[in-house]
Amino acid sequence: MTAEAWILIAAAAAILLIALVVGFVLYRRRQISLTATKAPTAVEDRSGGYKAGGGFSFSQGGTATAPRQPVGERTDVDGQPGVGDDAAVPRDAPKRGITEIRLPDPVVDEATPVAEKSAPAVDKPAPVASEPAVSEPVVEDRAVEEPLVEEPKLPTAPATPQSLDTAPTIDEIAPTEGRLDRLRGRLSRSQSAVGKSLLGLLGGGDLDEDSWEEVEDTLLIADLGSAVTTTVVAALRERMATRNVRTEAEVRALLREVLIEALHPELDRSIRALPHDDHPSILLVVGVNGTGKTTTTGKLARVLVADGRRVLLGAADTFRAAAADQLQTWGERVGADTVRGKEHADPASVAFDAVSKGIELGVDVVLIDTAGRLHTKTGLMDELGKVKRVIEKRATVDEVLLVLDATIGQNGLMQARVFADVVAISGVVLTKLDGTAKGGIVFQVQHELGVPVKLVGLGEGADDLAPFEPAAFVDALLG
Ligand SMILES: Nc1nc2c(ncn2[C@@H]2O[C@H](COP(=O)(O)OP(=O)(O)OP(=O)(O)O)[C@@H](O)[C@H]2O)c(=O)[nH]1
Repeated sequence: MTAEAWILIAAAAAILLIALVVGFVLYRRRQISLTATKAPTAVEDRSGGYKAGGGFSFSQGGTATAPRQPVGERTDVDGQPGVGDDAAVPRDAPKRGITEIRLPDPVVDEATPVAEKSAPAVDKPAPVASEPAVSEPVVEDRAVEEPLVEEPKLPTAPATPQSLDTAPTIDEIAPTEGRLDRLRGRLSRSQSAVGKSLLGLLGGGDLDEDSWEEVEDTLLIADLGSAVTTTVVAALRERMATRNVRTEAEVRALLREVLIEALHPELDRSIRALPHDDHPSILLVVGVNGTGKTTTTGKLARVLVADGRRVLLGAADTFRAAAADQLQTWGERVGADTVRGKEHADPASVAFDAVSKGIELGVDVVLIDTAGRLHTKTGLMDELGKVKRVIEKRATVDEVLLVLDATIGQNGLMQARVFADVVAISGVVLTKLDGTAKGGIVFQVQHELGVPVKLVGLGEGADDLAPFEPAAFVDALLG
């Protein structure tokens, strides 16, 4: 063989060797290999300061404006909104009254018993779960003709709230601090399946296209919705490649970071319930019936009373007399009065009377429970829009909380859109998160509505309401 031939062979071998090395390096970059030995990297706190187990945060309406997240692209536009009796919600399922709910054992101690620091002139007898007598409705059943309310005046037959004399039984309220921590177990049980399956997929090494599709499917099945899923998967792919994620702990930390980001921890989740200088804060609780509006209003009243606020309840859900009874019972158990009307009274009239009474009594907060049992979107528009307009003849509504049932998934979103079109929603309460493995709805609701989830319902118990904290929620999700 000639020298030239040898040179040619050597050159070919060199080129082959270089190609092999380059190919190997490129291959390695796309792989994730798990080596359990490396010490876990400290997780960067991207939670925006939300600490698991923090208490409820209250702010004053008009001063704290939640930055509105741009309303995301709507992912499912098929189907009609489920409102009223057309909704696919088991609205008429048997309901449990508060008196049938076993309350948590009284907490002796540390956190100051709430009734003590709250409503004045209310003694603190031992908790007794007896059905209180419900007095006759006190608000006249009169329709509010909007133009006539230009010069608002207090009702001639005063909407005397139920006297505290008739409500001698005041509950102990579980401390509001650390609620989510205490209730986190309920989330974990139902949610962690999703987190485990994601960690399994992402930590499984060789992530090819099929694996990424599986990650995507898992997120979709968990109800994150297609828009959020796309964002989450893109962020995971990009960061896994650029950060050379290798260990199981690194995969977990990255997933945690991306999911927390997708929950927009920077949103203001405080409840605008702090009183103004000359009038109470006004909160409107809206949503389809059966989602947990009355229960949430009652639970929120307890939290506010526990925070030392004087609360007045407005039972503007006049569709069902039992709803007003239920609300009044919640109120009586924490020493909050209730303004109510006759069955089928004009909800706007009751709401107006409640706000007027709240101003007159100088309470800190007026919580108004509304009806969601409406047959059509137009009916809902008319009624809720009117309630809000009429209230605003007396005072600005500080917070409109939309209550959504987490267990009904996409239907809840459709309802949410309808309500968002009718009233300017400032926060969402996601109830029944204890009863679903589809916690991903939290992501979708925020994305679609552009308003933060502020509170979550984690059970039927009187104190099973917690502030929503993205980091704590994701931790529960990841198990
Ligand atoms: N598991 C669970 N059940 C809840 C939660 N919140 C409410 N519920 C239950 O949901 C049912 C309906 O609650 P309500 O408060 O009556 O619902 P509503 O929206 O006021 O309904 P209407 O009065 O018919 O308008 C009740 O049995 C509540 O105990 C929650 O977070 N978890």
